[in-house]
Amino acid sequence: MTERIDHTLRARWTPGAGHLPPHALKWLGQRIGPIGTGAGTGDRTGAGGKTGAETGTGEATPVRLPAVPGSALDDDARAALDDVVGPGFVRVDRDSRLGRAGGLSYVDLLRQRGEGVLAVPDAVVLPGTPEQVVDVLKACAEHDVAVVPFGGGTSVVGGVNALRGDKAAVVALDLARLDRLVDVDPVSRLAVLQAGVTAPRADHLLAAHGLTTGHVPQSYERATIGGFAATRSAGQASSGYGRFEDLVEGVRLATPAGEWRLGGAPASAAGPDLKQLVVGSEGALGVITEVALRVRPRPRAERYGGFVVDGWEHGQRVVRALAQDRVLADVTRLSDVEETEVSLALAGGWKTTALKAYLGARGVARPCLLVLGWHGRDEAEVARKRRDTLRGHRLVSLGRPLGEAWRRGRFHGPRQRDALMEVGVCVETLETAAHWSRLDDLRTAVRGALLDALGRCVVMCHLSHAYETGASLYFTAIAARDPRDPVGQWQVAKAAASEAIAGLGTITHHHAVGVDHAPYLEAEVGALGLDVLAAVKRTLDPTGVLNPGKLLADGGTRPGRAADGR
Ligand SMILES: Cc1cc2nc3c(=O)[nH]c(=O)nc-3n(C[C@H](O)[C@H](O)[C@H](O)COP(=O)(O)OP(=O)(O)OC[C@H]3O[C@@H](n4cnc5c(N)ncnc54)[C@H](O)[C@@H]3O)c2cc1C
Repeated sequence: MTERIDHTLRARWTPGAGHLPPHALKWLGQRIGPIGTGAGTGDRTGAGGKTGAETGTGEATPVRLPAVPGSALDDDARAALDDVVGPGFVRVDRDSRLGRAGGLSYVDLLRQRGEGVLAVPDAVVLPGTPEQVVDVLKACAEHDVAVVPFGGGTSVVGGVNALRGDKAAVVALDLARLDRLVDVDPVSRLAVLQAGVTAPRADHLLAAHGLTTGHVPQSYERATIGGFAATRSAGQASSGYGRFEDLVEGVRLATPAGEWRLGGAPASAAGPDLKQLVVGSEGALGVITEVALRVRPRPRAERYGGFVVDGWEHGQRVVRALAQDRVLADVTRLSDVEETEVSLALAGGWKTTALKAYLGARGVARPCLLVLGWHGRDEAEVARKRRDTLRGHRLVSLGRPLGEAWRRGRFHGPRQRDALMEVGVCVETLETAAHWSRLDDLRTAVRGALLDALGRCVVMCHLSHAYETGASLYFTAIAARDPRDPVGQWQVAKAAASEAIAGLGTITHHHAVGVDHAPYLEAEVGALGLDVLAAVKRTLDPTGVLNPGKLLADGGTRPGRAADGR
């Protein structure tokens, strides 16, 4: 299911109020304690706002408009930007600014609902061409204005927070007008797309040529090509199509120092791959205006199946074997016992009861759901790939309906989050990755940290991106919201989980660094690594206008270390 969603909608994923069935709410209440019952509708009221139905622990957050200070963009800067993008494309009205204030993490949503402090850009600038983007950056550098590149605004790590650093003002550079398919080369299976093209639009444009990107993250409905490249995104079918950086053949980057184009050949030995400096640069080194993508023929056949394994350890061994034998299904997703239990609780009804009885009869004591999906040019190819994957593994098949149900519901997560937020629940996710030999330790450590920090809560985990050497883990935590400090409640839990990850895995497998992970970057890439990034930033962005506080916590101003490493 996809729907057209206005990307300036910030306090929730979709305009409609989310819905959770009564049996799911009842089950949740038994696990995490009292929760509200259909509290705030999401209406944004004036000061004072609207509270949820319940009081005490689990009270729904008051939904009120956040404070929006007046714009700090001065007349000269505004006139310079107007000159570049034309009348109507520099916006300082409240709704435009609020609509690009922050991303879509749980904390971002709380801030948009009046909790904590929301950083609001002083203006929104909408360039219409890659050349205009370069000129906007030059004008901003000249007028001491920070620039936050804004794609779909789905960042969950503070990547689009409107921080101004040491600048006089900050603008959100919204790439929505860069929405064209620039070129298609079907012989080479390449397509050049502008950065502001959303994922559904990319697929729509490419479908006319029988092609697809195959990139389907859960944020598919809102996120953009430029955002995917800027964050090294990974989609649900990453096992079949690769991570987004695997799809990037070339990039066009606008920087305050001029334009930089990279990637003119399928492979190259011309020194280090500088393109990889741009992929994952999170708007801190430049603004991606075009991406040349490796595209695939649209699959004509797809098959999804639901399977169950007994216990996480068994499931993990199965996925590792599939990855190391290179027979992973295009979509491979293993849920742990807790996540499987939550899926069954959400489904509810007699089917769940019958399923539990069936699994008991098959001797499955600790069911872990494994969803597998195969894509191919025809049914025969799908059948062959399926045989290769399943050969030699003891999986209990639950059949196609369960796999299909997962496929249909694969964009439901953020809608369910909307619904949970309405009833006063703290619900957030985090992700990491590690080598197979450390994956269990990592899972235990993160799970323990979240349980300790949140108290009575549900912590569930799945593995959905597997490699020969390891895999990513994705955690979801659900607890009754602390009405006294809902933002702090999650920040404490997130910090505890981040500490637990350190030394075992990466601080981020696909959500990127943003603001949230910046304090942990040095531990991952080393002090020298930070110096290299800072040096590149000084070359491309000498006055430091680009995305302050993201990727490099200090904006790259930290003095370089002595040559001997001191
Ligand atoms: C509900 C939900 C589910 C998600 N699921 C997934 C998932 O399955 N897989 C996954 O990988 N991620 C996921 N994410 C995270 C997020 O969607 C990705 O990081 C995505 O790549 C961001 O794309 P965007 O267009 O929304 O970028 P934005 O959020 O607008 O920006 C992200 C970062 O990139 C920068 N940026 C954006 N566009 C450009 C550009 N053209 N040039 C330079 N810098 C730019 C921004 O400044 C920011 O630092 C999810 C997020 C949510 C809210």
